[in-house]
Amino acid sequence: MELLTSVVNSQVTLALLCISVALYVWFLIQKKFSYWNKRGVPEISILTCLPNFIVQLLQIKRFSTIVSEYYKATEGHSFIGMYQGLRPAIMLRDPTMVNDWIVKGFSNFHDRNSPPDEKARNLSGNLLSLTGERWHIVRAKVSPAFSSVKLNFMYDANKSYAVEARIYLERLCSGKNEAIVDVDDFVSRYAMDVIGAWGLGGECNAIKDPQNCEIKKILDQFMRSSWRRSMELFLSMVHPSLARLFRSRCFSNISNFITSVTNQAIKTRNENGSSGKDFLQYLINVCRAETEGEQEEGETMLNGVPQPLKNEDSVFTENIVASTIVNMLAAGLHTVAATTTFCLYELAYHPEIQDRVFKEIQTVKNGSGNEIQFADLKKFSYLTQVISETLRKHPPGGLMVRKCTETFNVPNSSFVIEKGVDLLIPTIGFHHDPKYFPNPENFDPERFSAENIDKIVPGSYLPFGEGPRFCIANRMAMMNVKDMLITILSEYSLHPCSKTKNPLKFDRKTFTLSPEGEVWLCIKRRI
Ligand code: HEM
Repeated sequence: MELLTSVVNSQVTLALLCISVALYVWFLIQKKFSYWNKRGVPEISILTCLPNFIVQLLQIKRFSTIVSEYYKATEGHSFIGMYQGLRPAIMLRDPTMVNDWIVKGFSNFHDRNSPPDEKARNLSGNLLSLTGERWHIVRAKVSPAFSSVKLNFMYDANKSYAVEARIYLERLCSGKNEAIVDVDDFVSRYAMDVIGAWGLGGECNAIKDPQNCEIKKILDQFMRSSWRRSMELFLSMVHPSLARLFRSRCFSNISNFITSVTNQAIKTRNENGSSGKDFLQYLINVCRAETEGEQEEGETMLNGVPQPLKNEDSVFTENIVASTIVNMLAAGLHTVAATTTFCLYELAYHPEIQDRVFKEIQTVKNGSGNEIQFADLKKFSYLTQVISETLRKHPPGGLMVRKCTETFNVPNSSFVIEKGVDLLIPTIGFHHDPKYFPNPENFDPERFSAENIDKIVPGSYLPFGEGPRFCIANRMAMMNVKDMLITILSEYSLHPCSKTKNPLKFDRKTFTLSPEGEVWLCIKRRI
């Protein structure tokens, strides 16, 4: 009897213990995830956010798709609280407020939400990730590399890759004047040659010899999600320093490869005394200027050649140079390639728009002695509309992120956004909202015609971001997309074929919006 009582007692004790633990955990969850409720901010509950976070970690959905779903479900609110993992985040739903928050309020939302790494290790020292004063200095030093003079140089250098691209397509079409092409593969190789020559100052041979183009393979890997990235994302929510350590261990192979490629390129330049006008040379010159400044204070040179600074307190360290190059290559390759691919895909399904683009190319060519120069690019007003509409329908950067770096008083309200809260701006949500872009699934370049462009609600069209952290290379990106489209469309027309996927599917694992798998189109030579 005594034994029975003791068993019952211990079971009751265990049950009470379990209930107490469960109640305590529930209390903690309530406390942690009533952040927005307590502040009177409408919210997407943790019961929705948590499963979506798991879906994101498991790479079942893109984060921009999840944010776009939140956007659609919260119509009528100017902003909405939510939880990104364990952290409170706020999504701005009213595009007319974008200017107040991230342009006028730049000091309040200065950084992106990558965990700050003061020492800028393992390729984190790039413009996308840098925070605070370091970002200001690097941005100011790198910006002149995108001046019109520099772009003109790049445009001229691109001509040889246009020749490569034409030869490649000609070979594919030989004998029958048409071919079925995976345009995504072709365009990304073309973009790799263009951006690689600019960033590393050498031939990447991605069109000619894709199997041996290691840098493209590495960049593709760098821009893809994986279980390691998911782990890093998870750790960044629970323990940012652990996330940094994990990142530096896991990505050391990519980091080492990129650093050795960039260092080799810099060494070759220094040894050969080359004075190219590409981005690599530009960065070498910036380093040199810094090193010479340091030398006055007693720094040494190696074999008479100024070395990138090694002191972590200086700005243009070797790491920053390698990080800047990889950042530019990665940001430039996938966005430019995807935009060009999306555009070709849309044109294949809109032959009337494609014809108008072709006529514009012919008109500009006729007026420029058959060779289009950099200065002629501004004459392509219709092509610009077509690219703008492509970026509206398929924005490679589907959302913008910022971190609240200084408490922000929401204008005309009593709400306050506290330091540390993540801010999400749902670019793809705005671009597909019929309130701002009627019939958003229609591909209609007329939205960007001279008559209509002023009707676009400010803040609702953000393909290159907004505020001081907007895309540093937006003009260069537009130039390269135009140039690649002109090269292809002046000699070929594009058509859907039996292998073309319709509708287009998007890759769930790439950081920027990219098509999933191959994008097969039929190209026909224009006689
Ligand atoms: C069609 C092509 C491109 C698109 C749609 C695009 C879009 C974007 C977007 C949305 C952002 C974030 C802006 C923000 O947060 O406000 C960004 C930032 C950036 N992009 Fe691009 N981009 C493109 C091409 C390029 C190219 C070609 C490069 C370099 C060669 C580049 C380099 C960068 C860098 C360095 C940043 C970070 C800027 C900073 O924080 O200071 N992008 N881009």
